[in-house]
Amino acid sequence: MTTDTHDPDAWTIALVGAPAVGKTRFISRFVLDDFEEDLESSPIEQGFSRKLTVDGQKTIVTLLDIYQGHRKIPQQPHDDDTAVQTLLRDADGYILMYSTTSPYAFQDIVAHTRAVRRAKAAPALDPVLALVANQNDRPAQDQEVTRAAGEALARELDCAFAETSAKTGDGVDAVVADLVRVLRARKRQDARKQSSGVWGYFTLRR
Ligand SMILES: Nc1nc2c(ncn2[C@@H]2O[C@H](COP(=O)(O)OP(=O)(O)OP(=O)(O)O)[C@@H](O)[C@H]2O)c(=O)[nH]1
Repeated sequence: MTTDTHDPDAWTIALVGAPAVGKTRFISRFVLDDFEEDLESSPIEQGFSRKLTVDGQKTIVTLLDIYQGHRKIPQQPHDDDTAVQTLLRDADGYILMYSTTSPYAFQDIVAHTRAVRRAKAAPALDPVLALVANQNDRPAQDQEVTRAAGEALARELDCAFAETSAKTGDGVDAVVADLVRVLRARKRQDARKQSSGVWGYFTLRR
């Protein structure tokens, strides 16, 4: 999809989560280093890209708000929206976002994870996920989902966990960089598997 085949280190990361958790503001913070910028009217389905240096190596990251326009989360295979399925399937990594102020959005993460896993099911690929607790700048009395609850869910989902604030920028670049590291490691691993497969073939033929 948006991964440029001429650039070996370009990644598309999809943001999924309940409405109003801060997906648009997160993208705005990451791409423009701005919180107020309204991205609503932009062609967000193609995503927004930014160059980033991770561990001394340049990369291009495209962030994509899959549920822009309030598309429904696919709950069952038969009611899957094809456009959502395609966007989900083609992304390289995923940010599962909730707001620390919303127990509802926190509960919603499981359905979002299921939708991502189903989209990646054929061919069977284990999606690279990060659970993100956004709006961690909000006052303590507004924080209704604890860090411990977030960490426990991340363990259950077997994925990374991060706290962010799209408002202050806290943790935003860091979580994207961490996903890039995992995606690069996965790519190296796949390349090694492929080359050992080819080597095995030639060894057997001798
Ligand atoms: N304090 C604070 N407010 C935030 C943060 N992120 C988003 N918000 C606010 O939360 C509201 C929703 O943010 P959006 O970025 O539009 O949320 P969204 O997930 O894209 O919402 P949908 O487009 O409905 O899916 C806005 O009023 C933002 O100003 C944050 O990190 N801190």
